[in-house]
Formats: sequence, C-alpha cells, structure tokens
Amino acid sequence: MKAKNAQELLRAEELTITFGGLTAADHVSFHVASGEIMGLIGPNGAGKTTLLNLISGIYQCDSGKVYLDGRDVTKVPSHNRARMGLGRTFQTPRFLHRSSIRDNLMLGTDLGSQIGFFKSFMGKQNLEFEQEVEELMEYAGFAIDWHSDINALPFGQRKRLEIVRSLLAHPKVLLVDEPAAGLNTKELQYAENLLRYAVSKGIGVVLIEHQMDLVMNVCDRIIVLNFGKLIAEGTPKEIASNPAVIEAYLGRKSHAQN
Ligand SMILES: Nc1ncnc2c1ncn2[C@@H]1O[C@H](COP(=O)(O)OP(=O)(O)OP(=O)(O)O)[C@@H](O)[C@H]1O
Repeated sequence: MKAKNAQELLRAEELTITFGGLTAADHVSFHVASGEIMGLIGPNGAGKTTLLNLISGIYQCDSGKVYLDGRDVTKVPSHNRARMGLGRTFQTPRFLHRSSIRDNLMLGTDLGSQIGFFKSFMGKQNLEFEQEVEELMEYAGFAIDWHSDINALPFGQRKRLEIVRSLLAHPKVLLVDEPAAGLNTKELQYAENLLRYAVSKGIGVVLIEHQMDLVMNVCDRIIVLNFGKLIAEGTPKEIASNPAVIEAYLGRKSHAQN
C-alpha cells in the first residue's frame, strides 16, 4: 500500500486524442505514486486501453503531457519509455512464439540497463536472475519448466507470466491491462499476489480491470472513465457508491445524447 508522502512516479496532464470524430481521451489527468495501485475502470469502449497506449507511447496524444518519474516523456518513443522504467502488459499476452519460456522471460530483464539480457546469456547473472524468477513464480503460483515452448502454457498462465516478465524488468511504473480476464478464482489470487509483490517493491501500478472484486480488493484509488472523460476519482468505497459511476455502468447514454 502507498506510504504517506510516497513519491509521484507517473503524471498524466490533460491527455487528449481523437480518432476521426471520436474523442477517446478527453483532457484526462491523474497521477500514480510509488507503491500505489490505481484502478482505471469504465464501461467497454470508455477509453481505458487508449489511455494506457498514450502513457506508454504507442499512441501520440493530440495534446497533453506525460511525466515519468518527473521527466516529460510526452515525445519519447515507447521503447525508450520502457527503458526509462515504464512496464506494460496487454489484454492478450504478447510473447515471442516458437521460443522457450526462459528466453521469453530473459527478454524482460533489466531493460533499464540494457545489459541484463546479454549478461544472462553469458551466464554472469544466472543465479540472481533465476532466484528472482523462482520467487516471482511462487507468487504467480506455478512451477516453471524453463525449456518448454511458450505456446504450451495455458492462457491463464501466460497472462501471469507476462506480469512476471514485466516485473523482471524492474519497472518504476507498471501498466496492467485486464490481468484477471479468463482467470479462475485460484488464478485470480495469484494475479493479486503479483500485484501486491509489485507494490512491495515500490512500483506504481495502473490497473485496468473489469473484475470488480479484484479492483475493490487491491486498489488504493480508482479513476473512472466514460466516453473518454474522467468522471470520478476516489477510494474503492467512494467509487462504489458514486452516482455518476453507477449511471455510467447501468444507464449508458450515447454520444449523441451528451
Ligand atoms: N486506433 C484506433 N482507431 C480508431 N478508434 C480507436 C482506436 N483505438 C481506440 N479506438 C476507439 O476509442 C474508443 C475507446 O477504446 P478503448 O479500447 O480505449 O476502450 P476500453 O475502455 O479499453 O474498452 P474495453 O473495456 O472494451 O477494452 C473506442 O470507441 C475505440 O473503438
């Protein structure tokens, strides 16, 4: 959980992007501190993934600013934002196919220094790396067969493995897109373990999730999007009883009515 006066790691200021006539992010501002999990929720199509794409640099905003650990990264390409400490997982896990689990995990190591991958191949860092993987695998709830093909893993394990890989890069901020989708109750617990592990390392987490039990359980703070606009911000308890949020989920108006 967030410590008092925790350092701010991510700040979005007035982020805006338009696709044709659709404003998918409309002057959205928020911040995330070290050791904090901020939930990002909203109905389907509200603009949640778009916002993650703007923060990670996959999309360039029309206007607004993104600050990572105090540095303006608005114009920095996504691969450089990753090296600067911005981690990301996707709704559908992205791995190198026809490669082993080990190779896929190594791809995530030490993006910051850019030498971890090569050092690992040279055997200098193996012990440290394998200890860390082992610890993370325990949190993730499965034993690893290093050399099996990544495609041999069921979807639920690949989802958790993607979080493990992101954590191996030692990010400052981790953007997690729907980690619970398709997971059973036990797998959900392991996903939660991994998020709590991230927090224990001081990582600031942005969590997109439709599984409300997980969101209400782990988030320190939640922001809510609807039609690209931030409509509410507060603790899980405040959000659960916020009339605008209830209206957004239950009585979805069309753009034309707004
Ligand atoms: N590259 C794009 N080109 C055109 N429209 C896009 C693009 N990316 C997103 N959109 C549109 O922006 C809106 C927000 O989409 P987004 O995927 O961010 O929503 P979401 O809140 O993540 O939805 P879900 O919960 O269903 O994943 C949608 O109307 C979507 O069709």
